[in-house]
Amino acid sequence: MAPKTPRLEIKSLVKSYQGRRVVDDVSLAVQPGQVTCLLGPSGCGKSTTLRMIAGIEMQDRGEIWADGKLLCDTVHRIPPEGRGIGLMFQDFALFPHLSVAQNVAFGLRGPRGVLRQQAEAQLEKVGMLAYADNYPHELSGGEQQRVALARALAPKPSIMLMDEPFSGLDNRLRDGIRDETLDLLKEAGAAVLLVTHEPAEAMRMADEIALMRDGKIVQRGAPYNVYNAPADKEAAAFFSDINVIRGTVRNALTETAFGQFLAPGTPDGTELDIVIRPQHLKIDFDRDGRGPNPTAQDGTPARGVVERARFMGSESLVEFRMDYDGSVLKAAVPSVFLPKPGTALWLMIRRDRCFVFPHRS
Ligand SMILES: Nc1ncnc2c1ncn2[C@@H]1O[C@H](COP(=O)(O)OP(=O)(O)OP(=O)(O)O)[C@@H](O)[C@H]1O
Repeated sequence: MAPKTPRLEIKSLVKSYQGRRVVDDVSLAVQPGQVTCLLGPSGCGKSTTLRMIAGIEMQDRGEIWADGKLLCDTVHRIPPEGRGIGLMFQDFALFPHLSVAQNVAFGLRGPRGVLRQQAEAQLEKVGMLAYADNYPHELSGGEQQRVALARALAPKPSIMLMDEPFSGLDNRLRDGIRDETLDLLKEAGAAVLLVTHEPAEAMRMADEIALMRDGKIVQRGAPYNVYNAPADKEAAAFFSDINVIRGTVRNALTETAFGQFLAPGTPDGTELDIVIRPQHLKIDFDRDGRGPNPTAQDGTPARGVVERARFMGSESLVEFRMDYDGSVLKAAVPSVFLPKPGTALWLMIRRDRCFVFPHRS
């Protein structure tokens, strides 16, 4: 079967400001009905990438394609209004002199009565139908955002670019509007490229996550894969707290508090970071100075002394000072488990949940 033409494709986009590359060779493809989340810390170049695709900003290098048609390279450039791309940005602005319904109908063409119907249908989807004849200044920030969302969806764009579009909504509304909006866009076969700096939000919404750092995409994949097979220590740390256990390779093995780890083919003296999330440490009780028996899955237990235990709602976070090397490890335990500081306990690590990377200083 021939590969499908992506609805949106960007190839090797580069953008510098004052000699600093803020987008550095970024390539992506989004298929019809797919939601891709551009995820990364503040300032990594997510919004600049979106602005170039929208045509608000001109790239220094690279190409932007829609359905196999070139929208923009450094020679040809279709202006923003000719690209057929819907935009929902953080700094959306409604037209103050138009009513809510007129704002939503603004970009649509057709007889007035039909436009009104289409606007009302979109307003209903974002729960704002009752405000159709109000003016923007009569609405709260979150209500204005919902109208802006309805306005962006009304022309049924085949490509939708969204920059933190749900951030101004309160929690109760956010989940519903977010799921409904993305379902609508997916059903319509739109390609959605959505910017967020919140990993939980990206995991919930995305078919694919593109993790960005310092202007580059460091990893792309389904949320499950990006979370469970991070490209490096920093990628792992972006999704949750992590523990890092340092080790040095001797004879293709690394000795740690939790027993030996195999490091086949790794030269002697290589420093390794063994990374594990707090959720994947297990806790067991001290039996007169002894811990539980080693198992294949959890390796050798190691003793630690509780330094701090905090209740976090659905889980507790317990910090241990390890006897082995004085390092501190964090374990997340479901429900309320708040041992007193000074309590000795035994820790085991889920070996299948460890990620091993060469140490980089
Ligand atoms: N017009 C501009 N002139 C100069 N520097 C800019 C301009 N626009 C963005 N930058 C810089 O480029 C870098 C990337 O900015 P960008 O807005 O793309 O990041 P971001 O990942 O979207 O961040 P955030 O999540 O905070 O919005 C930042 O360091 C920013 O200061």
